[in-house]
Amino acid sequence: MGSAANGAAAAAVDMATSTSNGVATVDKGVDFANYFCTYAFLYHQKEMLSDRVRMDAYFNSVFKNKHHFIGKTVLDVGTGSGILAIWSAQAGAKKVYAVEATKMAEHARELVKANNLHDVVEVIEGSIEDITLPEKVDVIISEWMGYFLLRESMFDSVICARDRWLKPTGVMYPSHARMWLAPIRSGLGDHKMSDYEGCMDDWLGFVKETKSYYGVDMSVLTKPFSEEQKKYYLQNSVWNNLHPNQVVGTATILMEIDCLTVTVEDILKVQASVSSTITKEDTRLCGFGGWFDVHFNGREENPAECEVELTTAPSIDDGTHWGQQVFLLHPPVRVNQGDEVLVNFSMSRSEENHRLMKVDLGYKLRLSSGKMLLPVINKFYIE
Ligand SMILES: C[S@@+](CC[C@H](N)C(=O)[O-])C[C@H]1O[C@@H](n2cnc3c(N)ncnc32)[C@H](O)[C@@H]1O
Repeated sequence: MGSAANGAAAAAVDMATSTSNGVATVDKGVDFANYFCTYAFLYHQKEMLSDRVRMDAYFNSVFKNKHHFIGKTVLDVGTGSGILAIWSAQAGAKKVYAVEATKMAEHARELVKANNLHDVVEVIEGSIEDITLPEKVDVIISEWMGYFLLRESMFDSVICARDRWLKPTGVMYPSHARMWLAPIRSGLGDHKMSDYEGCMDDWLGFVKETKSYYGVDMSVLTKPFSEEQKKYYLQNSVWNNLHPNQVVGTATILMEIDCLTVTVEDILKVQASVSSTITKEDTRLCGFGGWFDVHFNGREENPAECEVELTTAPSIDDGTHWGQQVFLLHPPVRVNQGDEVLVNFSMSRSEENHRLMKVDLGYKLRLSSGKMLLPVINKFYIE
């Protein structure tokens, strides 16, 4: 998933969602206008196709595990440009159903034809939830991951496809996923705070001018304006490609997913209590960095010959378009090697838009001296 899709989803503030049994029922018209629209553009597909880490991982997962594809039927959920369907066919699949909700399906069809694979790959334009296939499949392949894995909630659609169309012996590509969190240092928080303060200074000047030029006292709106701006500058998680040096403590796993068995219910909420040990001498704890990895391991009865990992962890030169999500603390705190950070993490979907997330992140510090500092609780939004 690329950043443009994230912007589009963020704009969808009035997404009509209602909830039944904790699972959101979505107004498809609104969802289509807000979420899918960017995927219909080639520039956006190109962004994903240019992510070498992503491309190499999927390419290797298919071509180093041809035994999963030769003579098999494959379903590509959200085929986009058609790339994963094309690779599946090139690896020897006898039939590939390539399903795409947007008009990108037309480009995918052209691409398939231009690569002489139209006898194998059938591009179907429609939502995976609505379409019908003539048979069950041996493999489901999909690139469904959003920021911090679950943003965009596209995995719901893959689970729906799996439950409807995967044979009992079938294999998921990817097969597993994990979410990670680690304490970090960063200058971003200082910038965000100074942007917020600048914005409030500007507001106070505006209030003064409006009173003196136009005779209306706007000061009653100072508090709501400040809350609005605080949310924007200080509570939104920030996209960043962190350098590994910025990770100042041990990374911990928040959630592990087996793509073959997980349910939508299981991923509605990510809740974990984890502890991380500070590994750097006298540094600032400025926040937490969140990222994910996915694995292509096949399944126990039909394992991958070559297991492949796609990681979005902080890296010196192998950044991905997903980067990491950074949750900044205001103010940062001084920490030392051996201190322990005890984190209570909870992430669920925004009520207004099931594709966006809200996070409660509470932490307390146990210093290496044994002293315990007061807990701090923060709210964040992944928009
Ligand atoms: C992250 S892109 C991946 C595109 C392509 N598979 C690739 O790897 O380059 C996800 C694609 O899935 C499509 N998509 C998302 N949800 C879908 C659904 N429920 N039914 C069909 N297509 C969907 C989007 O329109 C988008 O083109």
